[in-house]
Amino acid sequence: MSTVNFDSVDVTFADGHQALRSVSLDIADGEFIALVGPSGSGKTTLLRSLAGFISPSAGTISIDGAPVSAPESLVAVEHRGLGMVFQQHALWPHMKVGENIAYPLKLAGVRRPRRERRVAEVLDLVGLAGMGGRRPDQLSGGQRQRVALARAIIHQPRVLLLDEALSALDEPLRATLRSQLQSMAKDLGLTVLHVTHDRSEALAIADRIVVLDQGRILQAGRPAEVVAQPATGFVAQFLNDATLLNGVLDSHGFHADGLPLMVPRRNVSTDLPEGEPSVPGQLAVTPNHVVLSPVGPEETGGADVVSSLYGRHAHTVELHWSGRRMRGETAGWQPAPGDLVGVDVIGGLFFPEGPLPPMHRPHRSESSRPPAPPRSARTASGG
Ligand SMILES: Nc1ncnc2c1ncn2[C@@H]1O[C@H](COP(=O)(O)OP(=O)(O)OP(=O)(O)O)[C@@H](O)[C@H]1O
Repeated sequence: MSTVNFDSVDVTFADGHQALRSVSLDIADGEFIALVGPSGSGKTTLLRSLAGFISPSAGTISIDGAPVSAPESLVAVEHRGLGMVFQQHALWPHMKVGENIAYPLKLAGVRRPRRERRVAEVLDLVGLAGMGGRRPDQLSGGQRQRVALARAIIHQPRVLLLDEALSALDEPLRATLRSQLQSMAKDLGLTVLHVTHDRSEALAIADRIVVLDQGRILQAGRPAEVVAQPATGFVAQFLNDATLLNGVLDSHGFHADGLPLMVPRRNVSTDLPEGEPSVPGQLAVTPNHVVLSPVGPEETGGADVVSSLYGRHAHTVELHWSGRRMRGETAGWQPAPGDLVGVDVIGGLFFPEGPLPPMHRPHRSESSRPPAPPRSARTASGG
């Protein structure tokens, strides 16, 4: 229902810790954003800054073009028009479900008949029709989380903020709520910021993924984009379980330091032009780039299998190879921990040491802006 803009936002806590560093991000009206990153990367700080619980030390946060956090002005939490759901569904235990959900409307002075109508509507929307008379302790964990969601959307928020809102739920309920949340957000045209530890959930549910590390945005892009074109080796490692190998890329291919490995140039994905002299950097090798083969008892070399996990489509195998940990996949056969296996690396994404000149990476540098709307949406808003 609204646009959100972060413009060069810094957050430094009282103890001097800088949790956000020059964060700039434009979120389109009705966009579903998933914020991912390792623990301590600043996801919750970003969300809480937008909510108004944390004041940035520099930069501006705007909703619908109007600053809500700026050096000279700060809009109070309750006047930002946001809906929030956290991991722990903080429902008032002494209030019935309907009263819990209606509370924001009661605070806003909405009269009882209208409140009751709206409660019935949102209960229906979250799949809890008719449950308004129950107490929270008569509900399951998933139902309580739906109540929290209903309460967050009853006052038609401008932006919905979700902080690990599904994390306490077990599968398959979590998967169900995930898809309901996505379709509800689209039906209502909600702008959503969803913090999650779950990479698959982020990729499945969001229009755009924002990857944070150490308070900086490393990449923001559509799910297929961040998976196929990670901006840095770290993003490839975080989203795709890639192994990062140090080495040098030349006209023949990538030569890994300290490993009997050369990946031919044609199988190395890079923004560097052909004919560049030897360039030091890292090759991000995803598990599907690692081909494993059984090794006979009389053979030597290869890698030790550290763990081997069954998968429906492919088994995930952790390896120890010449002093490095690496992850690969097998299909059709599954090695056991302690086995020796042959390793072939058939490709990877190359990241040169140091920053690349922008002309070498056009699709990776403009990712903090929302993608253009699809043709149908442009026609609708234009006409
Ligand atoms: N009030 C505070 N004072 C000082 N440092 C803080 C404060 N709140 C958070 N931090 C620090 O700021 C950094 C970012 O914290 P934040 O909670 O945003 O990370 P996160 O990405 O949400 O982590 P997690 O995934 O573990 O929830 C962390 O290093 C954290 O320790």
